Amino acid sequence: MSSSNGAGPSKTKPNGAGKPFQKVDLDGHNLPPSPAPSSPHNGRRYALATELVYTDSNDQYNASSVPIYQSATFKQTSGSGGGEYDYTRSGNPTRTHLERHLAKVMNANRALVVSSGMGALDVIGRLLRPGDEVIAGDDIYGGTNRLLKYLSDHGNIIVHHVDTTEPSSVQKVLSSKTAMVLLETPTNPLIKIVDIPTIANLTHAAAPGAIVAVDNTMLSPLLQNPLDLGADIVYESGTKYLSGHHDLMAGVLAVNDTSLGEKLYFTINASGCGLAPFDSFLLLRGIKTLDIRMERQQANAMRIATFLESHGFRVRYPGLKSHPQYDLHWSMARGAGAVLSFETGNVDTSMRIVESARLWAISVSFGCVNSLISMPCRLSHASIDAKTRAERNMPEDLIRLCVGIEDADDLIDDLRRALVQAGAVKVTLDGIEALPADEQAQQPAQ
Ligand SMILES: Cc1ncc(COP(=O)(O)O)c(C=O)c1O
Ligand SMILES: N[C@@H](CCSC[C@H](N)C(=O)O)C(=O)O
Repeated sequence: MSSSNGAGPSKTKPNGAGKPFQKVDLDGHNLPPSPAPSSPHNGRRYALATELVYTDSNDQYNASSVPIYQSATFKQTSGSGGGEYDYTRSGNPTRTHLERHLAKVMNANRALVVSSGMGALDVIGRLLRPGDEVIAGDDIYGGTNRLLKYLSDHGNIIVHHVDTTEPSSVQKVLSSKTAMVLLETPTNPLIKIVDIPTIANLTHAAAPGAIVAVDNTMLSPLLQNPLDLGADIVYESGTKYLSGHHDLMAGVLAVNDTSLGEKLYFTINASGCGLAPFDSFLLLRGIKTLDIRMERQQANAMRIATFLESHGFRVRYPGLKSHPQYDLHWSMARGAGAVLSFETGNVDTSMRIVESARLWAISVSFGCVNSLISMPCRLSHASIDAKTRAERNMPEDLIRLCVGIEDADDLIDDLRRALVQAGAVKVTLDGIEALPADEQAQQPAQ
């Protein structure tokens, strides 16, 4: 791939930070498959770009595309059962195929798919018991914050929100009561980086048995493997990069520990949130193009981040050397992703920029082939109340760009036009230059 994508230091780790795996050479010699020792089941033999595409449908007619088993029930071979499947809530061949494919791609012992990213977090949350303590970031996705608040209000779970970019802040609240540490990196929407290996080590030392769960939505398994970095559970919204077209909702969970996998499966079957056959089919189809989509999205994101930075905006993107945690990010990840955010210093100016964009759709979500623009405090993170947002230093004027696969020049031209129209920049002989907040136009330019 493409992992190098033009951004970040050059690397020789194509398939797992710190854990390169052996490729088979073109003549097929002497390069045995080398699955990670912790997950001997996964059977990965090729570069990730190949593994994303390569699946064997195991179909009786050798269908090239995995069939959709659109059936709620399966007939049994005897009065006491005997079929491999009985009921789609408990298991379905299309879903199983997707789960096995994801386990391979995620370098995991087991992957499970559910009806949304929040559904995945809900399944994880059901591992907790009243009185348990959870440590989570103070810059996290709004829906995650909402579900944690629900668990705290109704489930007697104590949630500590701390700055997880500082392992010492996590250390301060870690105790034998800690049952779970929830991490997100890069964070949504401030694009801060969290040191997964250090926090996983601290957690496992201070609270043996505590679970480190990492939300990998912002990068996808193509760019970061939290399980290889010490996490116990990785989960993500399959609604984003994995599917890539904003035509389905899905959540993915992956683990190496067999009994943990069984507990998660139990909840999925018991609560009935397993991914439907048609959505499983769509997700499987989306995953095949993840590498090529991500390659283009990251290249575009890098161009746009550079464009904004070079015109005086404070841009948050781990592909930029100016990112304060650039080295940490690249020690864990193989790419910078395609979400970036920037500030204008003025909420009204930001709103005018968002509303002046034409090619960039005003929409929540990210990871899709289309480019999106939004103000997180107004949309994706509006469920975090204004007081909490202020306490957590979330800038109200923040604009988030989720970069798609369109032509980069078109995207930049549209953004430049929106910046000018919103009065966010002054036009100079050399181009445009960000204006300080107090000099920005009060009305959009005509
Ligand atoms: C980082 C992150 N995690 C989890 C989710 C939840 O995913 P879903 O919308 O598929 O429920 C989202 C977005 O919704 C997200 O941005
Ligand atoms: N109204 C929704 C907002 C979804 S935000 C989706 C995505 N995670 C993002 O960051 O854009 C809600 O309240 O959950």
